[in-house]
Amino acid sequence: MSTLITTPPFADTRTESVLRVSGLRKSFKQREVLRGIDWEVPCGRVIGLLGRNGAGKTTLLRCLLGLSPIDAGTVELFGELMTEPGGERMHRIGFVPQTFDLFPWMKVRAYLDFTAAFYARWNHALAERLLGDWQLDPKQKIGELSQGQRQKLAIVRAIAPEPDLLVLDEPVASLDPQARRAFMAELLELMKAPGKTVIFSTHITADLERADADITLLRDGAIQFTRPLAELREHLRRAVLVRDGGWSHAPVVAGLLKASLKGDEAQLLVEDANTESLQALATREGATLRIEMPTLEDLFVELA
Ligand SMILES: Nc1ncnc2c1ncn2[C@@H]1O[C@H](COP(=O)(O)OP(=O)(O)OP(=O)(O)O)[C@@H](O)[C@H]1O
Repeated sequence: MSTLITTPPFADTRTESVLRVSGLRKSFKQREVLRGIDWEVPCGRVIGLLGRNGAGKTTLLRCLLGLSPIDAGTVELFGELMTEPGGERMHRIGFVPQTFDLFPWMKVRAYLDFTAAFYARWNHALAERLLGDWQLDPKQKIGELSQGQRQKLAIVRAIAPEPDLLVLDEPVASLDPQARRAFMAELLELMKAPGKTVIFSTHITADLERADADITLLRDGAIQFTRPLAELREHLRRAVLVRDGGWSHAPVVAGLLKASLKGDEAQLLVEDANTESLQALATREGATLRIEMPTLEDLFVELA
């Protein structure tokens, strides 16, 4: 049984890469979290980074941005190695960390003005509009903001420089549903400008569906695949075989990625399912066949 979906080469129109990672390794003490990451992110896409708790998403994002030292491998951003001095490159990157605990004594607007001074580009009108839309009081101290309000501020700070690459580590974890939708709408608006790329880690698969993201799965310290959501939808099916008496072992069919046995049902996640072979398998096994289209959440549960 295949446990890994191979990454197809991207089409010619998408070969320009924002990010190229090769053989990236990272350990904490004796524990190797990233075990040779090879990853290429094409320009102009929204990438959803998925992986279970502790899979290493935060670690990977921090390593990519030079916020955490790496043990081996290379990271290239905008065509330049991260080891090269990169003042200008950093102007093109926006980052929303998982938690934002900086400058509790500063007031919201003062913090944004202070941060703006570090960037070559800063869209003051956009920052003001977002403060209003997201009901952030410019005069409130950061230390007095709720977790969700802090996350909103971190997003404003990351978006205002109109970065070419926006990296967000679980940006919506503390946001209420309205704020999440508003944030996703801003993200998609930002993406309308040519050449913008977004990488965000999340557990909320519905947001990735809304953004029509490319899905990257991090598991066992490696990138298992990066594929457009539409392509996953087109190629992956769940075949459910049902028979009285259940299953002692999982049936096997071409393209099988994962099988799980639950009572009378054998659930097979299959790539490029051939309906005839599945039907023949069901007949051979004395089972009825149902073919379903898995949701992204189903896929995550099955593959992560
Ligand atoms: N500074 C650190 N020191 C030691 N271990 C660390 C450190 N940072 C992360 N780890 C470990 O590395 C592993 C990956 O953590 P990481 O935060 O990158 O996972 P994640 O995929 O972002 O998880 P989650 O979805 O829960 O946010 C975990 O086992 C974690 O305990």
